[in-house]
Amino acid sequence: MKYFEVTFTARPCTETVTDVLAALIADIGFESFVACEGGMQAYIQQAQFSEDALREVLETFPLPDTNITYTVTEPEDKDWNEEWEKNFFQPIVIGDRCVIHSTFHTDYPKAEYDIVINPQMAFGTGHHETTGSIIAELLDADLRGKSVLDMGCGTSILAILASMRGADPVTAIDIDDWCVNNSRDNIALNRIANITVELGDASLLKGRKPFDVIIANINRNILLADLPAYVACMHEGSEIYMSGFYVDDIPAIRERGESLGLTFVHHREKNRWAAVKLVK
Ligand SMILES: C[S@@+](CC[C@H](N)C(=O)[O-])C[C@H]1O[C@@H](n2cnc3c(N)ncnc32)[C@H](O)[C@@H]1O
Repeated sequence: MKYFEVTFTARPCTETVTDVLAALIADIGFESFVACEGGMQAYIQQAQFSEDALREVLETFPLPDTNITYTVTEPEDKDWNEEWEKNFFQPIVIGDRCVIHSTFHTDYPKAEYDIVINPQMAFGTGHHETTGSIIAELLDADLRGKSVLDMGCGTSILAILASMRGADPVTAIDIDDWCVNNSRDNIALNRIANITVELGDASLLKGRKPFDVIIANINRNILLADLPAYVACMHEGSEIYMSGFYVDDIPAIRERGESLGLTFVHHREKNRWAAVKLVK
């Protein structure tokens, strides 16, 4: 998966400015944000990048007397295992019950669910708020014998946990071939036999049998666009867990779901990132 790294310089550079900027550019496809001297660096898949959309965000930036400039570079492909080992991928425990670590970790806490992830370049180590919130939902959900679809599976961390929690069968789909390959590696590492991984997007769902549970941690715009295709694969009582957007986006996601016949159940939030549960 190829990314652009966009470095923003903001004047003044306050937390409010960078928070608002991150929220606005998340809506046009940016996926991760790192504070830096004088502003912020943000990453976006090259296929999703629209310079016109970015210019519009900056030209209509809602905070007065704020000037934001940017530069775009293409970060070199890295060995993310090595980077994360060196920098920040430490084992993480979620909800006291689920530990996520990599093959290079030797000392990590024991937990009821032990997931091994070698992330390479795919999103999904459990460290992001959105992944953590959906993991917490899956730990609360009764998944035994239920068919589960994980849309935007990344490393397949959520599909793997669903399978460990008794879901069967599990389908994991991602639009990115790197994620599909990485998912297959992680599924094998965790010795899971009932997850099928597919390359594609919501168009793959046409004509499929309904799933009991759907998980989709992607982003606001893709969820709003693809929700009708997801709902077409739900029966009465099916549950859908969605994340990848901010708390401010909940009304839009909720309204879209309700217009398609779903009922809003609840939400979780962490550092302004949201996760929602709806049922059909
Ligand atoms: C935020 S990551 C989530 C990864 C993982 N599920 C997790 O929770 O950590 C979103 C993933 O969705 C994938 N994606 C983006 N657009 C998609 C689409 N339209 N359909 C399916 N997957 C998509 C990306 O390649 C990425 O792996």
